[in-house]
Amino acid sequence: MTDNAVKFFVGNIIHCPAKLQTELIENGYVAVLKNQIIAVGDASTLPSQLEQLEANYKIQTIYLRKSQILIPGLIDTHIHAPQYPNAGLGYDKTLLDWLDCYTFKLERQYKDLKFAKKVFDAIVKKTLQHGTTTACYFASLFTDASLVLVDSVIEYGQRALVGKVNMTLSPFSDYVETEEESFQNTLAFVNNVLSRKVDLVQPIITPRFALSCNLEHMSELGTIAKNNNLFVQTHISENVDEVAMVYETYGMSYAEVYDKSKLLTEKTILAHGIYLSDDELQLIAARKCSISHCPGSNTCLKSGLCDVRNILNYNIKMGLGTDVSGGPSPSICAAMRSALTTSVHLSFSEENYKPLTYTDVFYLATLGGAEALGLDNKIGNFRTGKEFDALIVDVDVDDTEVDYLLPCNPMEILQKFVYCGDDRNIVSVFVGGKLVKEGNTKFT
Ligand SMILES: O=c1[nH]c(=O)c2nc[nH]c2[nH]1
Ligand SMILES: [Zn+2]
Repeated sequence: MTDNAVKFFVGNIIHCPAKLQTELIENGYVAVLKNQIIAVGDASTLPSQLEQLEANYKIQTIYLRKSQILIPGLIDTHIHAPQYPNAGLGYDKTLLDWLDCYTFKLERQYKDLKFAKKVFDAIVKKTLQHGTTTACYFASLFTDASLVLVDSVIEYGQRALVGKVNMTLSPFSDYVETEEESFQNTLAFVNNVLSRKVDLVQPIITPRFALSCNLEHMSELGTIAKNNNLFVQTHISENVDEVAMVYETYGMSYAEVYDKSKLLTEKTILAHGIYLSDDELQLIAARKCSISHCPGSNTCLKSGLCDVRNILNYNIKMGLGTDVSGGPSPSICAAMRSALTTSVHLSFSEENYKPLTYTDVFYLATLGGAEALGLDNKIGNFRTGKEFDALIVDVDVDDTEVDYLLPCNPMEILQKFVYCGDDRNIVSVFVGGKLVKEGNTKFT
């Protein structure tokens, strides 16, 4: 497509204009110039729109088929790129044993930068294939390998936050840093990423969790985040043994440990949060942090059932995470399904519990994720002025899970995609207006 052309996507459009709200723009359009959405509306007003623009711009019109919808790109708020080779493996253990027996052993291998490139290219391509237009990555303990992940996201055109992992406490003497190394290496990583001046990619400060860093170290990392205006990501309250060990180590709750380290700010993304007490949730809400819900991982590592409704009631920002390889699937569509399943299971044991709906998880996967990552001024829905991160979803594609036997209305198409779809139903993926995956969409 020509760069200075205005592209009109015409058809049925679904997005979330606000928290837990879904809007269908039936027979609508989204107009895109370069990376930006310049107009959204009803397709009946298209002739006058075109007339105004035709004098100055080339016009390209992409007509969606009846079996297609245009939706915002999916957002993965928590994923470990180096763990991808272990996806689907090691679920005979729970979190702490899983880390020692499988995860650290794999993560140690990323001193080998050729191996790093192979895995990171694979995970970036795979997540884009599944419609993840933005990913918030835990990269490697090793700075050079973390920069290889930055290379991969830039090469394939994904929007991403990438964090060099920090840990000074580990069972492996060759897989750990001193506090000084961690501080210096993190600074070097941050400066390298910032110096590239790539709009789509930003560094994020990444203390692994409260059992792999001490208070002073976490405070130092918090200072790097503050001085450079960066986001922070870490894990919280994922597993009962982990929560008990944090209390034993610090003599305070998990959230208090992070608060004491000055890590709880409106730029903090906390993964899991299954066992947070009411006091902790109040603290997290007061600090305006976000929580990444990782239902696939919570099930496979047998961590527990996270009550999303309860967390949302505290007005805490929330998105979805695949948490590969705690979770087996790199797909946020699979995470939406898993969030629905978890919520239904919770409803079996709680009276009057209203399980999440397919539109609720669609919100978490799109605008919710953008809010959690502080990117809702740029992406998450189709507001004029935002960047165009979008997917064309089609439920009538040959050789997929979905046989399109009866016509569906647009909301049913979304519902079918959430419950039955996969990457084969995502025929086009756009990041910042650029086509990064092309299926069988016709461009006219
Ligand atoms: O799901 C998880 N994955 C990890 O890699 C990790 N590290 C600490 N806590 C963790 N939880
Ligand atoms: Zn994780």
